[in-house]
Amino acid sequence: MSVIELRGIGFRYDEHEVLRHVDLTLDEGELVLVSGRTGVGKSTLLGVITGLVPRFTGGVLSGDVLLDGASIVEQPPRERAHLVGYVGQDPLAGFVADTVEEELAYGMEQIGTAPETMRRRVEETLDLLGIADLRARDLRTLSGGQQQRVAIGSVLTTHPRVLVLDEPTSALDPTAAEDVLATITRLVHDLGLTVLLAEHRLERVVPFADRIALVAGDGTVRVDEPRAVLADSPVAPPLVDLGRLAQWDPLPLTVRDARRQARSLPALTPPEPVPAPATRAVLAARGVTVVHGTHVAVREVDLTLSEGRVTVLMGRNGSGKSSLIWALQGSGKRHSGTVDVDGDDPASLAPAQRRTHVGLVPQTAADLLYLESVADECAAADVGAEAGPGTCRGLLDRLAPGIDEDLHPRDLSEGQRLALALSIVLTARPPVLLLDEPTRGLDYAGKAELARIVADLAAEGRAVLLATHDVEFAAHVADEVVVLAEGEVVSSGPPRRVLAESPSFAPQVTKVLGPPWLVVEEVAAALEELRR
Ligand SMILES: Nc1ncnc2c1ncn2[C@@H]1O[C@H](COP(=O)(O)OP(=O)(O)OP(=O)(O)O)[C@@H](O)[C@H]1O
Ligand SMILES: Nc1ncnc2c1ncn2[C@@H]1O[C@H](COP(=O)(O)OP(=O)(O)OP(=O)(O)O)[C@@H](O)[C@H]1O
Repeated sequence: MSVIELRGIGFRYDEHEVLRHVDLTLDEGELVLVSGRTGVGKSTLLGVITGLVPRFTGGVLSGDVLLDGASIVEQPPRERAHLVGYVGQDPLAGFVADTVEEELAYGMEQIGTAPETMRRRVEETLDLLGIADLRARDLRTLSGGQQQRVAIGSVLTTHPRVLVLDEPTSALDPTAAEDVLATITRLVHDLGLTVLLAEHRLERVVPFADRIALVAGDGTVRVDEPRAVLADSPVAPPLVDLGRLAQWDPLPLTVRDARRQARSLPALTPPEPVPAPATRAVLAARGVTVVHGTHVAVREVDLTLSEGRVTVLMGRNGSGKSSLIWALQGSGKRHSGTVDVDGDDPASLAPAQRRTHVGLVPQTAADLLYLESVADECAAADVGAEAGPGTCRGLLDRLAPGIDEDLHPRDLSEGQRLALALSIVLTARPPVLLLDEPTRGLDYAGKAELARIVADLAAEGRAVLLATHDVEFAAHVADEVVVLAEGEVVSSGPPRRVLAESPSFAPQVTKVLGPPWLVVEEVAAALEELRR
């Protein structure tokens, strides 16, 4: 039975057509994954269902949206909210209460749920999402991943018919992502919940999807079984790339499928680990401890970042990655310990000077953007960094090509905004670059480009530290991986060892072929060698 039906949906901003002739039917109890390149209109498609588009975005919508057979296209988002639950890309922006418990109860209060029911559902949800110990916490003090879990919990409590999620796992660590998706899938199967979910990390979501809605560059949407769409989709997870490369039929969608098919591969020569040359240390941190209130977020961390090296910082949600990054940059709290960048402590420098020592791209990229247009931001970055005109724009065009320079940064898609923030920070060419979860909102091509930019920066002698939950990205860029747990370094070393030895951090190719394999490109090279 169809729950949501989109009929002939079109949407445009002036001359920019985002969606065109979209027909889409969502059945009861199915999970549909919305995929497509950065900025093609995935969030817009979700917004048409929640009603946020066009009400809060402007632009012109045509066509009809039906919920259980009745048109809701004229209905304001607030009136559909109890039936169509929505979690956006920036959970903090959607919060209305102060504490976790209040936030979980808020939606139910709005629809007049009985107090006993409310209490029961709050407890259930705290457990379901593993956030019971955070119940009394102020929402603003939660880590990015903790906020994302609360946001998902707060829409589940109202028991909506339809759940619309925009990149719900982008801030979650690999295990949390798996848990949250498994929880949602259970509701889909057991309660007939209908889920529409946009996500760039297909490796996380494809195994849970009943169908994929692929938004193409021309604004049309193709909906089909995952295997059919992935066979020639411009975005595909590493498993599918591996399957395409080895010409496996049917394409593997799970690690288990792929392992079975991998038995047919010829014997391949595994990649040779290249020992890293020792280089000069640019940033040295010793005994760094960060305390928030009574919570010790980072404990006695020693870390050295060297010229030409890319260090990837990983660890569960709340393990202290952001706290450490801000302490290294100098504007974050530091309870004790020392940080030295080429003889200076960044914490004692003025902000303008600090930027030329340490560049930081924060988890919420929008925090760096304050001007009226993309062109203004880029021009200011060039001037501020005494870089040639067009430097920032050049970097932006590599990461996310073709953005209209007159657009307000607020109107960029999430991935486009991140690309802009990165370009601004990179323009100042600091010797140390800190990136907090830099792949949110980027598609595979965007990530590959980011990986090339990071490699170029390292080749120029910069030291790069990036925190990420994206194991596939880490496998591509890391010279070294450092894992934090409860604020302490618990493991560090080359990615081939650290990623491969951990069940939660192993990339898909490692799971299929075993160590030392990390990425599809290595398999491609080995197959190529056999053919020669
Ligand atoms: N006010 C506006 N005027 C013109 N174009 C706009 C405006 N607001 C958004 N856009 C453009 O509409 C397109 C669709 O944006 P949307 O957020 O739906 O993309 P997305 O596929 O969700 O991207 P991402 O993967 O980065 O989240 C983008 O190219 C964006 O730049
Ligand atoms: N003001 C605060 N008061 C109390 N605890 C805080 C405060 N700020 C942060 N914390 C806690 O410190 C811990 C570390 O947070 P941090 O943001 O550094 O983690 P993270 O590893 O970056 O997490 P994520 O992967 O989810 O982004 C978390 O448990 C967080 O809840």
